[in-house]
Amino acid sequence: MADAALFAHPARLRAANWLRTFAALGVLIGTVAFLTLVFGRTGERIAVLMCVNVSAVVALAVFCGNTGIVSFGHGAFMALGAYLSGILTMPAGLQRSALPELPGWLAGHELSVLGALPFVLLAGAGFALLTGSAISRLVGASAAIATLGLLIIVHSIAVSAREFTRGSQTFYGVPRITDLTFVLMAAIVFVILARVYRESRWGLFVRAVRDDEDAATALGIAPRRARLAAWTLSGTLAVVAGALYGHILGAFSPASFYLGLVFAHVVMMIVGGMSSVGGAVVGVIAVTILQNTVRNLEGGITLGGVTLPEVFGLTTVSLGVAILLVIWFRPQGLVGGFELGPGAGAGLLRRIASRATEPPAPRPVSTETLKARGLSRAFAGVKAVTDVSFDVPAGRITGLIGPNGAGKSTLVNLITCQYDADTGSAEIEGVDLTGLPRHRIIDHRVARSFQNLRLFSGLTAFENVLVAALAAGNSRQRANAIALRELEAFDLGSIAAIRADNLPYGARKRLEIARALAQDPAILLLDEPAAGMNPAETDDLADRLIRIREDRRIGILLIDHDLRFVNRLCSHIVVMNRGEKIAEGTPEEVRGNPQVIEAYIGRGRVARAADAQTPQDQALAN
Ligand SMILES: Nc1ncnc2c1ncn2[C@@H]1O[C@H](COP(=O)(O)OP(=O)(O)OP(=O)(O)O)[C@@H](O)[C@H]1O
Repeated sequence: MADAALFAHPARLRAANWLRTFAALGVLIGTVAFLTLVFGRTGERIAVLMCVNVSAVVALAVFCGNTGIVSFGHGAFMALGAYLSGILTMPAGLQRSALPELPGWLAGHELSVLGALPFVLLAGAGFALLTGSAISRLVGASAAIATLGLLIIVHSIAVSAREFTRGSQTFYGVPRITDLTFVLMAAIVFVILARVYRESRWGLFVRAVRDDEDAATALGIAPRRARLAAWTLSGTLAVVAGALYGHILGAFSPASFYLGLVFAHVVMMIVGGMSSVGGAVVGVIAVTILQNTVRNLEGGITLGGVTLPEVFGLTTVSLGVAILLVIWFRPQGLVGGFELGPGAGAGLLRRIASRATEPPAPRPVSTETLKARGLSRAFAGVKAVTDVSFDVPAGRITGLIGPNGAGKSTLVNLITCQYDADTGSAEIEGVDLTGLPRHRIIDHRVARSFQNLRLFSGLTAFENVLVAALAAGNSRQRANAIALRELEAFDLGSIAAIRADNLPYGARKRLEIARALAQDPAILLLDEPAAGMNPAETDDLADRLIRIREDRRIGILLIDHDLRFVNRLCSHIVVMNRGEKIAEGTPEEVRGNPQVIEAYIGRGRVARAADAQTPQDQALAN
């Protein structure tokens, strides 16, 4: 295997990510040991609470970090877990006095904490699915506000459902967990689950949706489903964390899970860096240390003869200050921006990569032809595309050219259902693509790139391609191999571990094509793939596209303004102007077409440029 592929090898990247997670867990275990050894019983109590907070914040970050949506609603899940586990585990005698009106089917179970866990999990998953079906429809600020709404609703229900919760009074009699090892193990399990999910198919899908919903949908990912999966897992974990928290406290009220707790958890997540699992762990540790230090100052302290007064609320203020400082100076959090270099962990993975199998051959393409027929679309009276028909057969690169605003990108958007067509169809093997849900286009082996780069900026180059291969329905193993194949084909192996937004421009353009090809399309729609490239990069891209057409026999629709590039690649060119198809044929036929010449250089200048060879030459002649 080529050396570049060693760097890209998925096992190596995953191992490096796991190393980071283990490092964070090492810091957690080290802090727990330090607290207990140095501060005795007090330190142990802080360590127990810290471990429960790690579980809760990791649960929160499973949703927030992967979707990019901040949730204020996880206190609702924690309350559900605490009250349910409390009811199921409470001694029967105590329960009769604390909750005399509890319905019979819930009363007197006296389960152990672990015995109650399956019921807590089940209730949590059901509640998360129910609430997620609404929240997963939303993104950004509206989603965040909806989660706040959820918190408020559940808090109000907890206050009014006295027979279950004792209302706003203290809910007591919950068996207490004091075992540090138990909560530490729970925190470690949460971290590992969150890491496994993050690297899983669904974790990658939802992170792709977070970075660019349109591009993810074009690859075949259903955004709502991806967000719902993240919410359900995150909510279920939060319910368990809430149960743990309840058993640590032993007595609590609805206020214990309200804004104060939610704010503290959001601060911990943001301070550490919400986009990484390790960030959640580090954030909890940093904020716990801060909280406990400030709490000691809150009651007033004498330092070197100077007596500081008692300042009520200093701990909360310190959280506010911490979040402001992080947002100003390190928006990605304390460890959120940690970037894998191309050389990380090479020794171990060099051995793994040497056992890698040969990359799989692309799925064969037979006679698939994309047939656009009578496509039209107007935007508020502007006719962007009017009655356009043409074919993109397999094994041919078909050019689509025209001046700015001619309707080329709109045409691609109509074929891929980014826009609904007013009239017309785009058929492949007898199936009309128009009207299909956007994420189903890839089922018919049609992939695309975008005019303006639409990479998943928070994912590495490797993950960008991997997610496309997974979304096309490949198994993990095959998707890994396909991703390696495409990175190699576009000379991107050595930068596979770099986040897409840190790549140079030319590499990003190539990566977008590699991502589309990882879906093994029969038809590939490329919208200005050479835009912004220098002549050497453009020639290199042309060579690669020619090789791909020859090796894979796929059909390519190529939009570009660089007519030299188009003429070199395309045996057939379609020309549009003002939304209409004005010419179609071989490059020679198109070149000599008066309507094309006029579209490119304007009626008055046709005569002046008549001697030039190509529309581009003619344009240059002006
Ligand atoms: N979403 C939209 N809303 C309103 N008008 C739009 C929209 N998309 C495209 N248009 C309009 O449709 C026309 C065709 O635009 P389109 O982007 O398809 O042209 P193009 O040939 O791809 O141009 P360029 O080469 O500059 O990318 C333009 O007048 C444009 O303003």
